[in-house]
Amino acid sequence: MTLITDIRLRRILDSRGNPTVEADVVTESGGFGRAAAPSGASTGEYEAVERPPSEAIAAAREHAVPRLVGEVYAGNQRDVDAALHAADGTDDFSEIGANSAVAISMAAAKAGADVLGAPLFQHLGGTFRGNNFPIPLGNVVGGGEHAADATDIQEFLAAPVGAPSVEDAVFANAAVHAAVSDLLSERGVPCGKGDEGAWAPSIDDGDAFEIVDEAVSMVEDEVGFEIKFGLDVAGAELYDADSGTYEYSDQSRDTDEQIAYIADLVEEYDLVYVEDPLDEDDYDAFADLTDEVGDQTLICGDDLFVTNTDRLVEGIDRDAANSILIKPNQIGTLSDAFDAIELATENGYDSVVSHRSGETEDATIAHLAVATDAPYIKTGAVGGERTAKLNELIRIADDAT
Ligand SMILES: O=C(O)[C@@H](CO)OP(=O)(O)O
Ligand SMILES: [Mg+2]
Repeated sequence: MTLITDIRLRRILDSRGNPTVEADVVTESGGFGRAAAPSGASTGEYEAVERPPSEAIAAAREHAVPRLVGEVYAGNQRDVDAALHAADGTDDFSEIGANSAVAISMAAAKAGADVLGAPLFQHLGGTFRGNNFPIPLGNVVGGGEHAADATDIQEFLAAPVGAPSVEDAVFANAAVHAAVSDLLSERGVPCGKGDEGAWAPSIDDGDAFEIVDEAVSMVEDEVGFEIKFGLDVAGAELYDADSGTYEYSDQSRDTDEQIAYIADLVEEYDLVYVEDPLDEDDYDAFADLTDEVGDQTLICGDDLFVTNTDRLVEGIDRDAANSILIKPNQIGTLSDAFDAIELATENGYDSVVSHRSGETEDATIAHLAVATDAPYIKTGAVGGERTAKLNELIRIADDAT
């Protein structure tokens, strides 16, 4: 039934215009799945290795395809992902590339679901999953590695925490995005968009806080439910290991000052979410900040944990955070991403399933978030490769996938 009979790999375009890997998986009974790897710009040092797509494809054809075709059942995701690990033979997918691995892993899951005639979230999560929907975190202003000459903080994220439905939440984020544009033009600030579709104005972070705060309040009044906001600081990108300081356009902050700065922002703006406020190697500083404000907000590890259970175990032991970002391509397979979410849940950490700055129309993460009952998903607010996931969430809620 779900025995894999063919795998095809090709280069396609991602949203930045760079090549990425797409995989097609076909099964014995005609099941078909297609998936594509996303790609980061502010990548964590400890992520699985993304190889140049043509090299990743050649290596996967040589090592992975023969271990899967005629050998493994697409319906058995653990076997698929174990075969990918065995084919690769390293602990970071540096042989076949995490981009080939994740594309095949996700395409196999879709082929398995196709044979069953079930939506992907149900195949992945089982029949009892799918009643809860993640709150979408929508990037409305951004800079850092995602846009030149914009804010130092990488992402300002609308968080419609009081939305009665996923549809209301998705439209609220789009409305905040539009309100930010209005406020920027009132101030006479011209601006384009960054890699994830967020506005990328040439303003300082202080102005961005004011504008996002105002935009969120305006939309909150309109829609009548609570909307907050949060940040992805992408602290590792600001951190200078030689000087031990976080380098902002207008000043440097040492680690204690950075912790105090973030804690003040949490207080002042009632932030519900702070991702990577500190450097990816600094578990201690993460723990200090979590101790200070972890009862008021989510402190989420992205570059800190890289969806890796070994790094998450260390974080849990050291009380470094209370939330983990989940990016399947950081670790290379859906099984590994599942393991990270389950470990997080068992230990009271909230999972935030996430896109990358370089994306495709692939909507697997929408299904992954619903399948695992993840409380949050971060996948932008507008732009085709972002709305692919947001609209899929609306379809899942409407039983229309
Ligand atoms: O830092 C992040 O969380 C992501 C996605 O928003 O960015 P990138 O894909 O560039 O790592
Ligand atoms: Mg991040």
